[in-house]
Amino acid sequence: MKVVIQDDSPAVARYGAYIFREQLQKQPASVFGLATGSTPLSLYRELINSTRRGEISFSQVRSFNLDEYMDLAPQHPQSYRAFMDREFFNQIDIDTANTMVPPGDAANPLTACSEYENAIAAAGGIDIQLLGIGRNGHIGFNEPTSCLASRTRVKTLTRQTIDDNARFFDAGEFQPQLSITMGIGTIMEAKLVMLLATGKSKAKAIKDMVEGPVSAWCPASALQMHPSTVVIVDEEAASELSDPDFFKHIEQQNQALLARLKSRRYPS
Ligand SMILES: N[C@@H]1[C@@H](O)[C@H](O)[C@@H](COP(=O)(O)O)O[C@@H]1O
Repeated sequence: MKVVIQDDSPAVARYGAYIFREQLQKQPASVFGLATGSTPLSLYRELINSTRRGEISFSQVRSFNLDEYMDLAPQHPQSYRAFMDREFFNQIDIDTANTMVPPGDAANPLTACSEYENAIAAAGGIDIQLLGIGRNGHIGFNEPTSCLASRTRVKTLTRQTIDDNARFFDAGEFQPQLSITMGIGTIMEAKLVMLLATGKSKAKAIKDMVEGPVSAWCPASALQMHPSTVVIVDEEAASELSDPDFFKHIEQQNQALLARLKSRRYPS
């Protein structure tokens, strides 16, 4: 697990956007796994601006969102489909027919889950899976005690997650208690996993994910077993790590190595 510590949230977004841009320049028909929540918003803003400047294009991209509330119509402003359309898809040149979000209003959610898995496989798998993290260490809606090999399925939300997300719903309004989420096993098959976290409220989850035992009690800790995960955090989210300076040192070494490789002259 590569841990990159940046000064603040805008720097986290810039670092993440750089990796997405490189992937798109190398492979315009990439498959992206996307996330909702407030954390990825500034990354999306960076990518929208890059698209407007003509540096990248999403015209050949296919995307699969991590999760969706159950029992919310896609038109509901708090559905993750509506969030993605509003915050990202409507502002880039992606073909919306190529953007998949689990259908929270499916007549048969169980069939919908296996169809979602099949669609990811048919697309050739996910090149970059973007993740945020819940305060309890959840990824997608894989709450603590989730099976670390789970596939896309219906999950019950914990009280903490319901409370954390209550701010998006009006008082007295129906708030979903169930979700459809990619499983941890699904996420683990992405070629690259990029997890972003900012702010003090995520510090404990980041410590548990990076240092804790691999445990269903912190679902994100499964990423310790993923061969290519980059965790990009700000100073506050990194503040409970035992040795943040070591990660900063590694990053300096990596950047120096990259610069050396770029400046190297090869005989023609
Ligand atoms: N299902 C989403 C997660 O995918 C997200 O990572 C988490 C954290 O959201 P935020 O970035 O707003 O803290 O919220 C929700 O529960």
